[in-house]
Amino acid sequence: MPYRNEPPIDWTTAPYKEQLQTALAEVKEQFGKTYPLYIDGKEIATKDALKSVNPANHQEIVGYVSQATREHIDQAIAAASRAFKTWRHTTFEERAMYLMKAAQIMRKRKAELMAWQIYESGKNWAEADGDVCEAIDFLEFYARQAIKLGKGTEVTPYPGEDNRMFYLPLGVGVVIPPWNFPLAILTGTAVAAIVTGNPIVLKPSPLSSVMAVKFVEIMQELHLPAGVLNFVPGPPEEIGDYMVAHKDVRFISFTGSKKTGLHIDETAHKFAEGQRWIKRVVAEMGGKDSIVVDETADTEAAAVAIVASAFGFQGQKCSAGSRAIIHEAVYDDVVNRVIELTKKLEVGAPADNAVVGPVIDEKAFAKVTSYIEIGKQEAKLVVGGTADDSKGYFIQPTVFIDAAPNARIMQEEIFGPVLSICKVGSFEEAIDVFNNTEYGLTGSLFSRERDRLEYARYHMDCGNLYLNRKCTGSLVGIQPFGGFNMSGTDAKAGGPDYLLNFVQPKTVTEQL
Ligand SMILES: NC(=O)c1ccc[n+]([C@@H]2O[C@H](COP(=O)([O-])OP(=O)(O)OC[C@H]3O[C@@H](n4cnc5c(N)ncnc54)[C@H](O)[C@@H]3O)[C@@H](O)[C@H]2O)c1
Ligand SMILES: N[C@@H](CCC=O)C(=O)O
Repeated sequence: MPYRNEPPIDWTTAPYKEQLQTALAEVKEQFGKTYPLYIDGKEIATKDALKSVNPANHQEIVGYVSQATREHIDQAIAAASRAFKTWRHTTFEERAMYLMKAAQIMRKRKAELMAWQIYESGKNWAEADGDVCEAIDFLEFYARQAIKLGKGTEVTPYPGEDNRMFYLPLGVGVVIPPWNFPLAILTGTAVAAIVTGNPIVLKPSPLSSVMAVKFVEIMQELHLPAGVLNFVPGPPEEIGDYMVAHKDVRFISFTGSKKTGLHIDETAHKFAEGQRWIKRVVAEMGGKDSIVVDETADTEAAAVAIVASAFGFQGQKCSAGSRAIIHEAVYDDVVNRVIELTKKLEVGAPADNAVVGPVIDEKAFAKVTSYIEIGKQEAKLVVGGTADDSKGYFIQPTVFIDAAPNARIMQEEIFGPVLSICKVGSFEEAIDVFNNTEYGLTGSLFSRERDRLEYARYHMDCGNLYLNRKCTGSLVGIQPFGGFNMSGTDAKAGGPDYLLNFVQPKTVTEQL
């Protein structure tokens, strides 16, 4: 079957609504369980287990997850190294079949997988559906890409010689995903490494480790050889540097903040005694993404896109449009529409499918509310600005207008429901403001001028540019995803070149 994206479902309609409500009730019944590590094909329960709490309700403990120590990391890396001896010699086709089976299981368990992340990550129903669909897409897409990659690449024929180039796995990989796409990014990064022949040591985010357990349970159903997937949730300050610096690790696949990404990059590239390679680091990091609206734009469409991009999943997407840069001729019109739409956003519990849920934890709540205070000094608050953490970590969608291009709220990743709007006098100035951050992940331009749309293609400095639409919601296979500059290595997850990050090409010449 050719690849196609998993279709989203409207879970607010029958019979899906009942299915999801049943899944939410059944998952709630399972709250408070303790889950093990998984190393060398064996489950290991540890004395310490970290609790994972529902961000919408401090009283609800979603589960407890065993915590790995450095000893466990040694065991996991040793198991992965042993597994590499045989896993590397399986074919791309064989490995791809595991991914396709995993996709089937996820499809069957979709409502349940959504329910876990509605509770553990605070996603509303559509966001949770999008995340599970994306995980399935990664499995199906990378399976097919792997089969292609297994055929090698054609080289130029040369008389008297047989020349071939093909791809070999790298070795043991450390995979470190973030919490905000708790199934999708974890699945995508883990299986891209596995399908290319690399055993992995997977360290999930402490904030979404129950969802990570569910991924591991699915992979266990496939009976992968022992040591191919090792699961080591644990405190990053204790095991993070240790695993990244380990001499037997060949590559690190990281997705997360700029600060952690740079630290991992530096740690990985320090030579460790006994290390036999230069480690490869894939680091996909943060963003300060903007929507530009010029004076010719459809202002209604622009306002709808600005609000969706800024407040989808509470602004906790690397792709979030946290800045809007608007031409003075349409500024008041767009701002008024944005204010009106933002005021309508209902804040509440994700289990009840409120549009805007909580931010992920206490630390995020403190960070976002401190930026709201900074914003009050730097710009004019027109919507929101209030927050309440008495039951969960709820922050009202907040809009600042008349922000200066270099204000902190226009430069720093807030990662919460805060939108900063800036007025510009010309299209050229808008592009300068767009390009003035250290990041370069996503962006949008709303314009009816063909010349400007074409200009933007090459001059708006970001990895994923959208013309006349919102800047979130990339689809696997359709919009390969990754950013420029401090947004990372631009590995283009979900794209045709992504698997090349986890293989090494070899050329063999035979004299005829
Ligand atoms: N570019 C992308 O594709 C993309 C996608 C999603 C999220 N993000 C970014 O991720 C960030 C949000 O995620 P987060 O809060 O989980 O990021 P984070 O940097 O805090 O953590 C990411 C992962 O790194 C781990 N970690 C932390 N310190 C470590 C260390 N010293 N060694 C090894 N691992 C360590 C964490 O436990 C987690 O698993 C935002 O900046 C967002 O923009 C980027
Ligand atoms: N790929 C997702 C963003 C992933 C980062 O958080 C999007 O396009 O919205």
